[in-house]
Amino acid sequence: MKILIAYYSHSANTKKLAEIIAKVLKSEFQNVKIDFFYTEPEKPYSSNYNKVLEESKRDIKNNHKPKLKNNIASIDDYDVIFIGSPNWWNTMASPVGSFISSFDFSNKIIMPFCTHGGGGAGIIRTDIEKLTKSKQVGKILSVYGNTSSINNSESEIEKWIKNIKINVK
Ligand SMILES: Cc1cc2nc3c(=O)[nH]c(=O)nc-3n(C[C@H](O)[C@H](O)[C@H](O)COP(=O)(O)O)c2cc1C
Repeated sequence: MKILIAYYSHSANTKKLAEIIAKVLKSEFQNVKIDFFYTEPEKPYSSNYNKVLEESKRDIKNNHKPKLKNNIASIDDYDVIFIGSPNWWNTMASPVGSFISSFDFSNKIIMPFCTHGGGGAGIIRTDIEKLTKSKQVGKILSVYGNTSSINNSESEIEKWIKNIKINVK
């Protein structure tokens, strides 16, 4: 099984969750091959909290998909694609939208995941469904964005990925 874990992460919470997901996948499935792709925008969002709030709000409001610094060549070989994002204003961060918009995901099995600051997954899963046009989007894994919640998410991840195809609607 070939898996892609594509994610954006501004302050490393979603990155950490992506790494734990990969670790659990390796222990649950034999012969799994995992690639990561970080959807890094060409122009980074500010590291200043108030500024990134403004910048992200503007991009989401305008449905702006920032140009990515680089992209992968193809998604054809992947059996399952995990898509991760921080919850930004109740939806996914715009660079994740940029990535989704650059390929045809309509026949792909997608496992969405996010970290958040108390608002849960918001409408991230719905927006991923809309943008990918995939009928095979699994339940969203949503983890509170602090170190202990993320480090303690392994058993939740195990349950979430156990039956990837069963979870998929
Ligand atoms: C621009 C911005 C908008 C955010 N909007 C929300 C939100 O609407 N709801 C929520 O629960 N958390 C929100 N958060 C908190 C993040 O989702 C949370 O800190 C997350 O774990 C960050 O992940 P990251 O470290 O991978 O960037 C927001 C954070 C930022 C920077």
